[in-house]
Amino acid sequence: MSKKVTKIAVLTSGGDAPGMNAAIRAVVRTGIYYGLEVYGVVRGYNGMIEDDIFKMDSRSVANIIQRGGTILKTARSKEFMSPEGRQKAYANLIKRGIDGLVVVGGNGSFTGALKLHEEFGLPCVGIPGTIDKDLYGTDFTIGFDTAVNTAVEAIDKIRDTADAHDRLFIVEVMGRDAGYIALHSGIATGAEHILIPEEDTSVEEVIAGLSEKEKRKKLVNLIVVAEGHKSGGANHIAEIVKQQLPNLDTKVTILGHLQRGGSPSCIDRLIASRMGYHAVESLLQGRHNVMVGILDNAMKYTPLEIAIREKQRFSDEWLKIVKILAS
Ligand SMILES: Nc1ncnc2c1ncn2[C@@H]1O[C@H](COP(=O)(O)OP(=O)(O)O)[C@@H](O)[C@H]1O
Ligand SMILES: O=P(O)(O)OC[C@H]1O[C@](O)(COP(=O)(O)O)[C@@H](O)[C@@H]1O
Ligand SMILES: [Mg+2]
Repeated sequence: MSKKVTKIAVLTSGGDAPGMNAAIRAVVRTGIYYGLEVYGVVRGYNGMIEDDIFKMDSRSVANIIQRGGTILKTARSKEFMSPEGRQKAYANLIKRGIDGLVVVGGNGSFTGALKLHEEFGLPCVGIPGTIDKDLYGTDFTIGFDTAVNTAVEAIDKIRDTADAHDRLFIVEVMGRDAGYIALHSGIATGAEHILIPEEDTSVEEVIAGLSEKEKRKKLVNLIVVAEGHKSGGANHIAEIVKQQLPNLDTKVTILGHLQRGGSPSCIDRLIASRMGYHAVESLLQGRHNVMVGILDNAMKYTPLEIAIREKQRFSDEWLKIVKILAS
Protein backbone atom coordinates (compact mmCIF):
# COMPACT_ATOMS: atom_id res chain seq x y z
CA MET A 1 0.00 0.00 0.00
CA SER A 2 1.36 3.42 -0.89
CA LYS A 3 1.54 6.10 1.81
CA LYS A 4 -1.51 8.34 2.05
CA VAL A 5 -1.12 11.63 0.23
CA THR A 6 -1.56 14.70 2.45
CA LYS A 7 -0.19 17.72 0.56
CA ILE A 8 -0.62 18.12 -3.16
CA ALA A 9 0.54 20.57 -5.78
CA VAL A 10 -1.14 21.49 -9.05
CA LEU A 11 0.42 23.04 -12.14
CA THR A 12 -0.43 23.83 -15.75
CA SER A 13 2.22 23.19 -18.39
CA GLY A 14 2.77 23.34 -22.17
CA GLY A 15 0.30 25.20 -24.35
CA ASP A 16 -2.53 26.81 -22.37
CA ALA A 17 -6.03 25.57 -23.09
CA PRO A 18 -9.41 27.12 -22.23
CA GLY A 19 -10.81 25.23 -19.24
CA MET A 20 -7.50 24.84 -17.41
CA ASN A 21 -8.82 27.26 -14.77
CA ALA A 22 -11.89 25.09 -14.20
CA ALA A 23 -9.55 22.12 -13.65
CA ILE A 24 -7.38 24.06 -11.16
CA ARG A 25 -10.54 25.11 -9.28
CA ALA A 26 -11.77 21.51 -9.11
CA VAL A 27 -8.40 20.19 -7.88
CA VAL A 28 -8.10 22.87 -5.19
CA ARG A 29 -11.66 22.55 -3.90
CA THR A 30 -11.71 18.74 -3.98
CA GLY A 31 -8.36 18.63 -2.20
CA ILE A 32 -9.60 21.00 0.50
CA TYR A 33 -12.84 19.02 0.82
CA TYR A 34 -10.75 15.94 1.65
CA GLY A 35 -8.60 17.83 4.15
CA LEU A 36 -5.47 18.11 1.99
CA GLU A 37 -3.14 21.09 1.79
CA VAL A 38 -3.08 22.31 -1.82
CA TYR A 39 -0.24 24.28 -3.44
CA GLY A 40 -0.17 26.03 -6.79
CA VAL A 41 3.01 25.95 -8.88
CA VAL A 42 3.39 29.02 -11.11
CA ARG A 43 4.63 28.72 -14.75
CA GLY A 44 4.68 24.93 -14.90
CA TYR A 45 7.99 23.17 -14.32
CA ASN A 46 9.87 26.49 -14.49
CA GLY A 47 8.10 27.65 -11.33
CA MET A 48 8.83 24.33 -9.66
CA ILE A 49 12.55 24.83 -10.33
CA GLU A 50 12.47 28.49 -9.29
CA ASP A 51 10.41 27.76 -6.15
CA ASP A 52 7.44 29.80 -7.31
CA ILE A 53 4.97 27.78 -5.26
CA PHE A 54 2.16 29.07 -3.01
CA LYS A 55 -0.52 27.66 -0.78
CA MET A 56 -4.02 27.85 -2.23
CA ASP A 57 -7.43 28.01 -0.57
CA SER A 58 -11.00 27.94 -1.81
CA ARG A 59 -10.97 31.69 -2.40
CA SER A 60 -7.85 31.57 -4.58
CA VAL A 61 -9.92 29.86 -7.27
CA ALA A 62 -13.04 32.04 -6.98
CA ASN A 63 -14.41 33.61 -10.16
CA ILE A 64 -12.09 31.76 -12.57
CA ILE A 65 -14.24 28.96 -14.03
CA GLN A 66 -15.29 31.20 -16.94
CA ARG A 67 -11.82 32.56 -17.74
CA GLY A 68 -9.51 31.39 -20.53
CA GLY A 69 -5.75 30.99 -20.05
CA THR A 70 -4.53 29.76 -16.68
CA ILE A 71 -4.25 31.67 -13.40
CA LEU A 72 -1.20 29.53 -12.58
CA LYS A 73 0.42 30.56 -15.88
CA THR A 74 2.19 28.03 -18.03
CA ALA A 75 5.58 27.50 -19.66
CA ARG A 76 7.73 25.17 -21.65
CA SER A 77 10.73 24.48 -19.42
CA LYS A 78 14.06 23.52 -20.99
CA GLU A 79 15.78 23.19 -17.63
CA PHE A 80 13.31 20.55 -16.47
CA MET A 81 14.44 18.31 -19.34
CA SER A 82 17.71 17.69 -17.45
CA PRO A 83 18.07 15.48 -14.33
CA GLU A 84 19.68 18.44 -12.52
CA GLY A 85 16.68 20.64 -13.25
CA ARG A 86 14.28 18.01 -12.00
CA GLN A 87 16.35 17.48 -8.84
CA LYS A 88 16.08 21.21 -8.09
CA ALA A 89 12.34 21.11 -8.77
CA TYR A 90 11.74 18.09 -6.56
CA ALA A 91 13.72 19.64 -3.69
CA ASN A 92 11.25 22.55 -3.68
CA LEU A 93 8.35 20.13 -3.34
CA ILE A 94 9.79 18.02 -0.53
CA LYS A 95 10.83 20.99 1.56
CA ARG A 96 7.08 21.73 1.84
CA GLY A 97 6.17 18.08 2.36
CA ILE A 98 4.30 17.92 -0.96
CA ASP A 99 3.68 14.25 -1.65
CA GLY A 100 1.36 14.31 -4.65
CA LEU A 101 1.25 16.23 -7.95
CA VAL A 102 -1.50 17.01 -10.44
CA VAL A 103 -0.25 18.09 -13.86
CA VAL A 104 -2.65 19.70 -16.31
CA GLY A 105 -1.06 19.55 -19.75
CA GLY A 106 -0.29 17.47 -22.79
CA ASN A 107 2.04 14.63 -23.70
CA GLY A 108 5.22 16.62 -22.98
CA SER A 109 4.02 17.66 -19.53
CA PHE A 110 3.07 14.07 -18.72
CA THR A 111 6.53 12.91 -19.76
CA GLY A 112 7.92 15.34 -17.20
CA ALA A 113 5.56 14.03 -14.50
CA LEU A 114 6.52 10.45 -15.27
CA LYS A 115 10.19 11.38 -14.84
CA LEU A 116 9.42 12.82 -11.39
CA HIS A 117 7.78 9.55 -10.49
CA GLU A 118 10.58 7.36 -11.89
CA GLU A 119 13.39 9.40 -10.35
CA PHE A 120 11.87 10.30 -6.96
CA GLY A 121 8.80 8.10 -6.51
CA LEU A 122 6.49 11.13 -6.48
CA PRO A 123 2.83 10.11 -7.02
CA CYS A 124 1.50 12.03 -10.03
CA VAL A 125 -1.79 12.26 -11.88
CA GLY A 126 -2.26 13.89 -15.29
CA ILE A 127 -5.27 15.84 -16.51
CA PRO A 128 -5.42 16.13 -20.31
CA GLY A 129 -5.25 19.84 -21.10
CA THR A 130 -4.50 20.54 -24.75
CA ILE A 131 -6.43 22.09 -27.62
CA ASP A 132 -4.84 19.49 -29.94
CA LYS A 133 -6.72 16.46 -28.48
CA ASP A 134 -3.65 14.34 -29.21
CA LEU A 135 -3.76 12.08 -26.16
CA TYR A 136 -4.69 8.43 -26.05
CA GLY A 137 -7.19 7.21 -23.45
CA THR A 138 -9.76 10.00 -23.51
CA ASP A 139 -12.52 11.23 -25.81
CA PHE A 140 -12.02 14.75 -24.47
CA THR A 141 -9.09 17.00 -23.71
CA ILE A 142 -9.65 20.31 -21.96
CA GLY A 143 -9.70 23.17 -24.46
CA PHE A 144 -10.42 21.25 -27.63
CA ASP A 145 -14.13 22.01 -27.73
CA THR A 146 -13.57 25.73 -27.20
CA ALA A 147 -10.73 25.89 -29.74
CA VAL A 148 -12.67 24.06 -32.40
CA ASN A 149 -15.71 26.31 -31.87
CA THR A 150 -13.49 29.37 -32.17
CA ALA A 151 -12.12 27.97 -35.43
CA VAL A 152 -15.62 27.27 -36.74
CA GLU A 153 -16.79 30.80 -35.96
CA ALA A 154 -13.76 32.26 -37.76
CA ILE A 155 -14.04 29.96 -40.78
CA ASP A 156 -17.76 30.74 -41.17
CA LYS A 157 -16.82 34.41 -41.45
CA ILE A 158 -14.13 33.62 -43.99
CA ARG A 159 -16.67 31.61 -46.00
CA ASP A 160 -18.91 34.70 -46.26
CA THR A 161 -16.21 36.83 -47.85
CA ALA A 162 -14.91 33.92 -49.95
CA ASP A 163 -18.39 33.52 -51.37
CA ALA A 164 -18.80 37.24 -52.05
CA HIS A 165 -15.61 37.30 -54.16
CA ASP A 166 -15.62 33.78 -55.61
CA ARG A 167 -12.33 33.07 -53.90
CA LEU A 168 -10.38 30.07 -52.69
CA PHE A 169 -9.36 30.37 -49.04
CA ILE A 170 -6.74 28.20 -47.44
CA VAL A 171 -7.21 28.36 -43.68
CA GLU A 172 -4.51 27.04 -41.37
CA VAL A 173 -5.57 25.87 -37.93
CA MET A 174 -3.46 24.67 -35.01
CA GLY A 175 -2.40 21.07 -34.48
CA ARG A 176 1.29 20.32 -34.36
CA ASP A 177 1.02 16.57 -34.79
CA ALA A 178 -2.72 16.06 -34.68
CA GLY A 179 -5.47 16.96 -37.12
CA TYR A 180 -8.49 16.99 -34.83
CA ILE A 181 -9.05 20.75 -34.92
CA ALA A 182 -8.76 20.70 -38.72
CA LEU A 183 -10.99 17.65 -39.12
CA HIS A 184 -13.76 18.84 -36.80
CA SER A 185 -13.75 22.48 -37.89
CA GLY A 186 -13.42 21.47 -41.55
CA ILE A 187 -16.43 19.13 -41.42
CA ALA A 188 -18.48 21.64 -39.46
CA THR A 189 -17.85 24.43 -41.98
CA GLY A 190 -18.28 22.29 -45.09
CA ALA A 191 -14.66 22.59 -46.23
CA GLU A 192 -13.93 21.18 -49.67
CA HIS A 193 -10.56 19.79 -48.56
CA ILE A 194 -9.18 18.95 -45.11
CA LEU A 195 -5.48 18.26 -44.70
CA ILE A 196 -4.28 16.59 -41.53
CA PRO A 197 -0.93 15.16 -40.39
CA GLU A 198 -2.42 11.68 -39.91
CA GLU A 199 -3.46 11.34 -43.54
CA ASP A 200 -1.23 11.24 -46.56
CA THR A 201 -3.15 13.64 -48.83
CA SER A 202 -0.73 15.40 -51.18
CA VAL A 203 -1.01 18.95 -52.46
CA GLU A 204 -1.19 17.41 -55.97
CA GLU A 205 -4.42 15.63 -55.04
CA VAL A 206 -5.85 18.91 -53.79
CA ILE A 207 -4.81 20.67 -57.02
CA ALA A 208 -6.48 17.92 -59.07
CA GLY A 209 -9.68 18.36 -57.03
CA LEU A 210 -9.62 22.16 -57.39
CA SER A 211 -8.94 21.97 -61.10
CA GLU A 212 -11.91 19.65 -61.59
CA LYS A 213 -14.08 22.08 -59.60
CA GLU A 214 -12.78 25.03 -61.65
CA LYS A 215 -13.93 23.24 -64.82
CA ARG A 216 -17.44 23.04 -63.48
CA LYS A 217 -17.27 26.69 -62.41
CA LYS A 218 -17.10 26.03 -58.68
CA LEU A 219 -14.78 28.85 -57.65
CA VAL A 220 -15.61 29.24 -53.97
CA ASN A 221 -13.57 26.71 -52.10
CA LEU A 222 -12.32 26.31 -48.60
CA ILE A 223 -9.30 24.27 -47.63
CA VAL A 224 -8.66 23.68 -43.93
CA VAL A 225 -5.12 22.56 -43.20
CA ALA A 226 -3.57 21.61 -39.87
CA GLU A 227 -0.28 23.40 -39.21
CA GLY A 228 1.43 20.01 -38.86
CA HIS A 229 0.42 18.69 -42.28
CA LYS A 230 3.37 17.48 -44.34
CA SER A 231 2.84 20.28 -46.94
CA GLY A 232 4.33 22.74 -44.46
CA GLY A 233 1.14 24.78 -44.03
CA ALA A 234 -1.21 27.15 -45.80
CA ASN A 235 1.39 29.51 -47.31
CA HIS A 236 3.24 26.66 -48.99
CA ILE A 237 0.05 25.22 -50.41
CA ALA A 238 -1.03 28.65 -51.66
CA GLU A 239 2.28 29.12 -53.54
CA ILE A 240 1.78 25.86 -55.42
CA VAL A 241 -1.89 26.54 -56.12
CA LYS A 242 -1.11 30.02 -57.46
CA GLN A 243 1.49 28.57 -59.82
CA GLN A 244 -0.64 25.74 -61.09
CA LEU A 245 -4.10 27.31 -61.05
CA PRO A 246 -3.42 31.03 -61.70
CA ASN A 247 -7.06 31.75 -62.52
CA LEU A 248 -8.16 31.02 -58.98
CA ASP A 249 -8.19 33.99 -56.62
CA THR A 250 -6.34 32.35 -53.72
CA LYS A 251 -6.08 33.79 -50.20
CA VAL A 252 -4.54 32.51 -46.98
CA THR A 253 -5.69 32.94 -43.37
CA ILE A 254 -3.68 31.56 -40.45
CA LEU A 255 -5.89 31.44 -37.36
CA GLY A 256 -2.98 30.96 -34.95
CA HIS A 257 -3.15 31.70 -31.26
CA LEU A 258 -6.66 33.12 -31.19
CA GLN A 259 -7.67 29.44 -31.08
CA ARG A 260 -6.02 29.08 -27.68
CA GLY A 261 -7.83 31.93 -25.94
CA GLY A 262 -11.33 32.85 -24.89
CA SER A 263 -13.88 31.79 -22.35
CA PRO A 264 -14.15 28.00 -22.15
CA SER A 265 -17.23 26.30 -23.58
CA CYS A 266 -19.70 24.58 -21.27
CA ILE A 267 -18.28 21.18 -22.28
CA ASP A 268 -14.73 22.24 -21.42
CA ARG A 269 -15.84 23.56 -18.02
CA LEU A 270 -17.71 20.35 -17.29
CA ILE A 271 -14.98 17.92 -18.28
CA ALA A 272 -12.35 20.01 -16.51
CA SER A 273 -14.40 20.01 -13.30
CA ARG A 274 -15.01 16.28 -13.51
CA MET A 275 -11.39 15.44 -14.31
CA GLY A 276 -10.06 17.73 -11.57
CA TYR A 277 -12.26 16.03 -8.99
CA HIS A 278 -11.22 12.55 -10.15
CA ALA A 279 -7.54 13.47 -10.26
CA VAL A 280 -7.60 14.19 -6.52
CA GLU A 281 -9.68 11.07 -5.80
CA SER A 282 -7.11 9.08 -7.77
CA LEU A 283 -4.21 10.40 -5.72
CA LEU A 284 -6.09 9.60 -2.51
CA GLN A 285 -7.02 6.11 -3.62
CA GLY A 286 -3.44 5.22 -4.57
CA ARG A 287 -4.16 5.18 -8.31
CA HIS A 288 -0.96 6.95 -9.26
CA ASN A 289 0.87 7.88 -12.46
CA VAL A 290 -2.22 7.74 -14.57
CA MET A 291 -4.01 10.22 -16.77
CA VAL A 292 -7.67 10.72 -15.92
CA GLY A 293 -9.75 10.55 -19.06
CA ILE A 294 -13.34 10.15 -20.14
CA LEU A 295 -14.26 7.36 -22.53
CA ASP A 296 -17.89 6.63 -23.43
CA ASN A 297 -18.90 8.98 -20.60
CA ALA A 298 -17.10 6.90 -17.95
CA MET A 299 -13.90 7.81 -16.13
CA LYS A 300 -10.91 5.97 -17.52
CA TYR A 301 -7.44 5.83 -15.95
CA THR A 302 -4.62 5.31 -18.42
CA PRO A 303 -1.01 4.81 -17.25
CA LEU A 304 0.91 7.95 -18.19
CA GLU A 305 3.42 6.06 -20.33
CA ILE A 306 0.59 4.64 -22.43
CA ALA A 307 -1.24 7.98 -22.72
CA ILE A 308 2.01 9.51 -24.01
CA ARG A 309 3.06 6.67 -26.32
CA GLU A 310 -0.15 5.50 -27.97
CA LYS A 311 -1.94 7.46 -30.67
CA GLN A 312 -5.67 8.09 -30.84
CA ARG A 313 -6.98 6.36 -33.95
CA PHE A 314 -8.81 8.42 -36.49
CA SER A 315 -12.15 6.95 -37.38
CA ASP A 316 -12.11 5.83 -41.02
CA GLU A 317 -15.77 6.68 -41.09
CA TRP A 318 -15.06 10.38 -40.56
CA LEU A 319 -12.51 10.36 -43.34
CA LYS A 320 -15.06 8.76 -45.67
CA ILE A 321 -17.71 11.29 -44.67
CA VAL A 322 -15.30 14.13 -45.46
CA LYS A 323 -14.69 12.77 -48.97
CA ILE A 324 -18.39 12.24 -49.72
CA LEU A 325 -19.63 15.56 -48.38
CA ALA A 326 -16.88 17.76 -49.81
CA SER A 327 -17.78 17.42 -53.47
N1 LIG B 1 11.25 14.24 -22.07
C1 LIG B 1 10.95 15.13 -21.12
N2 LIG B 1 11.55 15.10 -19.92
C2 LIG B 1 11.24 15.99 -18.96
N3 LIG B 1 10.34 16.98 -19.14
C3 LIG B 1 9.71 17.07 -20.29
C4 LIG B 1 9.96 16.15 -21.36
N4 LIG B 1 9.18 16.49 -22.42
C5 LIG B 1 8.49 17.59 -22.02
N5 LIG B 1 8.79 17.93 -20.76
C6 LIG B 1 8.33 19.11 -19.99
O1 LIG B 1 6.97 19.42 -20.28
C7 LIG B 1 6.90 20.73 -20.81
C8 LIG B 1 5.71 20.84 -21.72
O2 LIG B 1 5.85 19.97 -22.84
P1 LIG B 1 5.28 20.38 -24.27
O3 LIG B 1 5.54 19.24 -25.19
O4 LIG B 1 5.83 21.70 -24.66
O5 LIG B 1 3.72 20.65 -24.04
P2 LIG B 1 2.47 19.69 -23.81
O6 LIG B 1 2.52 19.17 -22.43
O7 LIG B 1 1.32 20.59 -24.02
O8 LIG B 1 2.57 18.60 -24.84
C9 LIG B 1 8.25 20.94 -21.47
O9 LIG B 1 8.56 22.28 -21.66
C10 LIG B 1 9.17 20.29 -20.45
O10 LIG B 1 9.38 21.13 -19.36
O1 LIG C 1 2.33 28.85 -28.90
P1 LIG C 1 3.43 27.88 -28.83
O2 LIG C 1 3.93 27.71 -27.44
O3 LIG C 1 4.50 28.15 -29.80
O4 LIG C 1 2.83 26.48 -29.24
C1 LIG C 1 2.17 26.18 -30.42
C2 LIG C 1 1.59 24.79 -30.29
O5 LIG C 1 0.78 24.68 -29.15
C3 LIG C 1 -0.45 24.06 -29.50
O6 LIG C 1 -1.42 25.09 -29.59
C4 LIG C 1 -0.87 23.10 -28.42
O7 LIG C 1 0.12 22.11 -28.27
P2 LIG C 1 0.41 21.44 -26.86
O8 LIG C 1 -0.92 21.05 -26.32
O9 LIG C 1 1.29 20.26 -27.15
O10 LIG C 1 1.05 22.45 -26.01
C5 LIG C 1 -0.20 23.44 -30.87
O11 LIG C 1 -1.36 23.30 -31.66
C6 LIG C 1 0.76 24.42 -31.46
O12 LIG C 1 1.57 23.84 -32.44
MG1 LIG D 1 1.90 18.23 -26.78
